[in-house]
Amino acid sequence: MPITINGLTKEFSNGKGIFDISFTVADGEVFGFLGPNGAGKSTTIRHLMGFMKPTSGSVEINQLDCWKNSAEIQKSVGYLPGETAFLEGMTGKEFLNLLAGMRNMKHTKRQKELIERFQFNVNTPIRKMSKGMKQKVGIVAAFMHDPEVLILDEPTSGLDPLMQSIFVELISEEKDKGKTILMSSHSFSEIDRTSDRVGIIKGGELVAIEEIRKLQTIQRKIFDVTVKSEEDITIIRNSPLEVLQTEQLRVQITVQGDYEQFVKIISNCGINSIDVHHQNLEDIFMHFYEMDGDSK
Ligand SMILES: Nc1ncnc2c1ncn2[C@@H]1O[C@H](COP(=O)(O)OP(=O)(O)OP(=O)(O)O)[C@@H](O)[C@H]1O
Repeated sequence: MPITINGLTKEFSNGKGIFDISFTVADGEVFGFLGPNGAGKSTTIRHLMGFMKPTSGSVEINQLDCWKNSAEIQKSVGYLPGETAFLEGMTGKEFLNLLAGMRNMKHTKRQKELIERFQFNVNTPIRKMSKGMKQKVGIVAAFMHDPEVLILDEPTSGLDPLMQSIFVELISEEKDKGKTILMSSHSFSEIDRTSDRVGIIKGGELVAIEEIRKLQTIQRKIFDVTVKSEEDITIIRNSPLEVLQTEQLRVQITVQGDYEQFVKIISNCGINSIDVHHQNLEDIFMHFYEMDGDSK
């Protein structure tokens, strides 16, 4: 596995830290690491980048121990820190070029593509940049050398909704190329849009790991359909679909998992409109594990 964390424990002198964390991330997998402030996400990530030595347990990227091989890890892995400490005196471009030089990068094509994609003026001095602009520089820095493994600590913080969508697209493309991605977040909806699996960390302990697809099959959706005639209502009523309620030509249908059946039956009806409401994946997750919902 490209990322393997085994029994990772780091206990700080104040007794806080992370305790017995174990999980792996496969090739082409996006793993969402979710937890409230202070849960231990950044501490776990710092171990992956070889910035911290575990009290016990091991952390490996591509079979290399992250602490012992920290120089190699830091050069090759695409890393976006939670708080980027930039050299404020530089422009974005100067900073990215410095980093490209340190990584012996020969081509700047991908750097240019990413800058165009995230639409920002790379010649602005970093000290004059907004939080979102700095975050964009950090994203370009993490992706521009086309790394096989990406470790992203709250990558969308400071980005507006349009830029968040562009970021989600980028993650999906990288995943299709077989890249291994670990990203932390406070927000379940962001993990839901990007990840294959989600791991929840609380109080320094990994309390649950689940496949997003599995949560989606448990998720119930309510389709609010307005049909064209009474006959359409009869078709729906006589079908195996689960009808929640009917009000004249408007019918509410609950669907869990089997969307094909819904589409087939509905395609025999005249339709004026369809709206869909869905149960929040976070609620399903919390219900599943009987946890309180404070993981935002
Ligand atoms: N160097 C340190 N010395 C002592 N305690 C620390 C140190 N670094 C982190 N901690 C503590 O360890 C716990 C985990 O912190 P961490 O920064 O990993 O959380 P996080 O999940 O990344 O939170 P956030 O979402 O706020 O960034 C916190 O209680 C924090 O105060």
